[in-house]
Amino acid sequence: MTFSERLFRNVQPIWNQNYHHPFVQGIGKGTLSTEFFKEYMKQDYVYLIQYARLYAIGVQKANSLEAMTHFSQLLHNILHFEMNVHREYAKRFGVTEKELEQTKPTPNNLAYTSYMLNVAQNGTLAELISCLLPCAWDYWEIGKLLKKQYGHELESNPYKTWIETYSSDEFGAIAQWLIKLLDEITEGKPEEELVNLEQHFQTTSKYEYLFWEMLYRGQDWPL
Ligand SMILES: Cc1ncc(CO)c(N)n1
Repeated sequence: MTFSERLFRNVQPIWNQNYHHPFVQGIGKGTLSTEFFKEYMKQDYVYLIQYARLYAIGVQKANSLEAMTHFSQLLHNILHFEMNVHREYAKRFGVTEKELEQTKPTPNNLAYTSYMLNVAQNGTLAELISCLLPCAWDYWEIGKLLKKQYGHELESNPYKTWIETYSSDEFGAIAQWLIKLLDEITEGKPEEELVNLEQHFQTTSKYEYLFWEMLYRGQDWPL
C-alpha cells in the first residue's frame, strides 16, 4: 500500500462527515441560501489568499526543477482561475472585489490557515504537502460525489459552477500530482515520520469540517 492509499483509507470517517455536512449537501441540492453562499465566498476568498502562499513556499522548498515549475503553475491557477470563480459569484451577489479581499477571517478560518502556514514555513516539503493535500483532494472528492448524486438537476442549481469546478479533471489533477510527489518523497521513510505526516493530513481534514461548520452555525470574534 502506498502512503497516500493509507492516508485515504484512514481519513474516510472525517471526509465522510465533510461530504454529509448540511452546508455541503445544501450546495449539492442547490437549496443553500444565497446569504450563506455569499458568506462562504467571502471567507473562502481570504482563505485562498493564504492558501496560495503555501504553493509559493512549495516553489521555494521544491526538490526538483520540475516540482518547482509545477508548484508555480498551481499558484498561478489558484490566483487566476479558482479565485475567479469566487469573483464571479461575488459579482452576481453584488459583492465588490474590494469587499471580498477585505473580509475579516473568522477564528476557525484564521486558525486553519495559520496552522498550515506555520508547518509550511518551519517544516519539510513532505509536511507542507501533507497539510495542503486534504484541501485539494477532499474538495475534489466532494465535487465528484455531489456531481454523481445531484448531477441530473445541475442546470437549475445556482451553485453549478462551483460543483463543475471542483469535480473537474483539471482540479483533480492538482490532487493527483501532489499525491504522486508525496508518495515519491515518503518512500522508505521511517514510520515515526509517516505518523507525523498523517497527523497533519488528519488535522487539516478536520479543519475542513470546521470550515463548513463555522459557515453553517455562524462564527465571529467577540467584541
Ligand atoms: C476551505 C477550502 N478548502 C479547500 C479549497 C479548495 O481549494 C477551498 N477553496 N477552500
